[in-house]
This record gives sequence, structure tokens and C-alpha cells, in this order.
Amino acid sequence: MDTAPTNTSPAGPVTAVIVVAAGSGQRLGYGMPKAKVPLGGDSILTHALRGVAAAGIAQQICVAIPPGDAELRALCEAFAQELAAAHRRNAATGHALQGPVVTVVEGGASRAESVRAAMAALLPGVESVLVHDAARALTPESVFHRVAAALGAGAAAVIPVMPVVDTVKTVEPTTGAGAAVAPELVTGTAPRESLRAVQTPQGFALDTLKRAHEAAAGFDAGQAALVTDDAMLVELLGVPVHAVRGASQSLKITTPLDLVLAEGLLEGPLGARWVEG
Ligand SMILES: Nc1ccn([C@@H]2O[C@H](COP(=O)(O)OP(=O)(O)OP(=O)(O)O)[C@@H](O)[C@H]2O)c(=O)n1
Ligand SMILES: C[C@](O)(CO)[C@H](O)COP(=O)(O)O
Repeated sequence: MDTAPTNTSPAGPVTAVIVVAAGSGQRLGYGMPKAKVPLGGDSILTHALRGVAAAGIAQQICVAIPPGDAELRALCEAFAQELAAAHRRNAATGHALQGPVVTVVEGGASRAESVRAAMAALLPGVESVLVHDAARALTPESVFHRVAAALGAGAAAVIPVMPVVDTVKTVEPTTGAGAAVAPELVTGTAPRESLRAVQTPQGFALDTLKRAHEAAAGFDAGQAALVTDDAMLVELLGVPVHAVRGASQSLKITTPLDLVLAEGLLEGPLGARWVEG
């Protein structure tokens, strides 16, 4: 990194970005935690962390890694040193601004538990928090800025979203004689105009996110399994969740095809760092 990213909104709320990277990456199938999987010569997690730092909105970056993973801990420490060195270079040119503190915590058995572990390690004074998937390693700065701007404008919860391009139907398992024809029966068609595919970083006033996760503490295993993002917990509190535009290169690297797409975005004919606005 040649120049250190600096916080662009020093007058805004004190902001932390939680990067959840404690997943096992079963669907990617590399036999190692997804955060470690190589992408464009670095790891998925390194790309994600550089993206967060480049956005320049965080006073703290808190990373949740799999428990006991010394390799990922070392990777985070190397990133913190890379960031500190860039800031020292900035200071030498008279552009000294405080860079983010990097904190590493051990994540939990579910994404939500990893978020809770990271929230417990946030510095005193943090008012806003963005929760980001390490798996969305190529999220452009503009998405972080849109989410942070909505928080700065007073939203207690804001998520980046994309229009849905496929027609989406609901189904149920086929029973009786129909089971010989096909495994599922269509029960309806969702209204596509009002559907959105949801991405990260998801931004929250910290007290709102804390309340939302506290309310989820009483969930049984079945209810907990249905929680797929943080905004859902905030919705259950009845707090309005606002939506801003995401970006297609913010895809979640989940399957081997996603990794091919991510490699293509970094190295393909569109250029080294194609960025959709
Ligand atoms: N216990 C968990 C599970 C997931 N995550 C993080 O949540 C994000 C979204 O999860 P997903 O893409 O499903 O990652 P994995 O759980 O690793 O994937 P899989 O379900 O294929 O194992 C990832 O950055 C992942 O590291 C986490 O921090 N802690
Ligand atoms: C948070 C998220 O990325 C929003 O799309 C998504 O819900 C994570 O889902 P996963 O099953 O944990 O990958």
C-alpha cells in the first residue's frame, strides 16, 4: 500500500468495522478456512481488510477469526503493520492522520456469534459499526461510503442492496403422487420489483446492534439458524432499516465459481481493479 488511507469523516460518529472471517468455507471446499484461501496472490481476508482500510471510515477494524488459528492471526498482524508503515510514510510527508486500530478476536460457531464476539472487543467511544463479510473481499470503497453516509445522516441501520435479476418463486416439497413427477411444487411468485439481494457492510448505531443481538440471545437453535444477517435482528426490534446501492463486485465468495469470478475481476480484461460506482 503506497499511501495510508485516512479517516475521511473525522467529525462523524466514531466508527468501527467488524470483519467476520471465522467461517470454515465448506461450500468453497478448499479444506481450510475461507479467509485463508488465495485470491490474486493474497488471501481473501487480506483483500477484505485492504478494502476496509482504503475506505478510510474506521477508527477500529475488529476481525473475527476461527478460534486458535495462528496463521490468520499472523495475517491480521501483518496487515496492521502494513497499515502502520503506510501511516508513518504519510506522517513523513506532513499528512499525519490517525489510522485505525486493528483488533483480532476469536469468532463463534455461527456468524452471529462471531459478530457478538467482535462487538465485545470494540473500543470505548465507538458509536457506529459496520459489519462486513471477509467473504465479500472486493467490496469497493464507494459502498462503505454510501453506508457510512446514511449512518452519518441519522439512520440507525443501513444495508447495501442490489436489484434481483432472476424471477423468484416460493416452493414446497412435493407430496403424494406428485413426488414421482418432481421434488418441489411452486407455491407462488415473489414480486421482483420490491425484492433486493442484500450485501455487506451493514451499518448500525452500535447501541441498536447491541440491542438486536441481546434480543436474539433467547433464540432456540431453530430460530438462530434462520438468522442470516444482522439487519434481520434489527428488523425484529422494529427499528427501520434503510437500503443504499451495493455493487456487483461485492459478491460473496461462497462457491468455486464465485472465486473464479473474483479472480477475473482482479485480473481479467476489465482491468486490475475494475470498480463499479
Ligand atoms: N461461524 C462463522 C461463520 C461465518 N462467518 C463469516 O461470515 C461471512 C459469511 O459467511 P459464509 O460466506 O457462509 O462463510 P462460511 O461460513 O465460511 O462458508 P460455508 O457456509 O460455506 O462454510 C464469512 O466472511 C465468514 O467467515 C464467521 O465469521 N463465523
Ligand atoms: C450477511 C450476508 O452476506 C448478506 O447477504 C449473508 O446473509 C451471509 O449468509 P451466509 O449464509 O452466512 O453466507
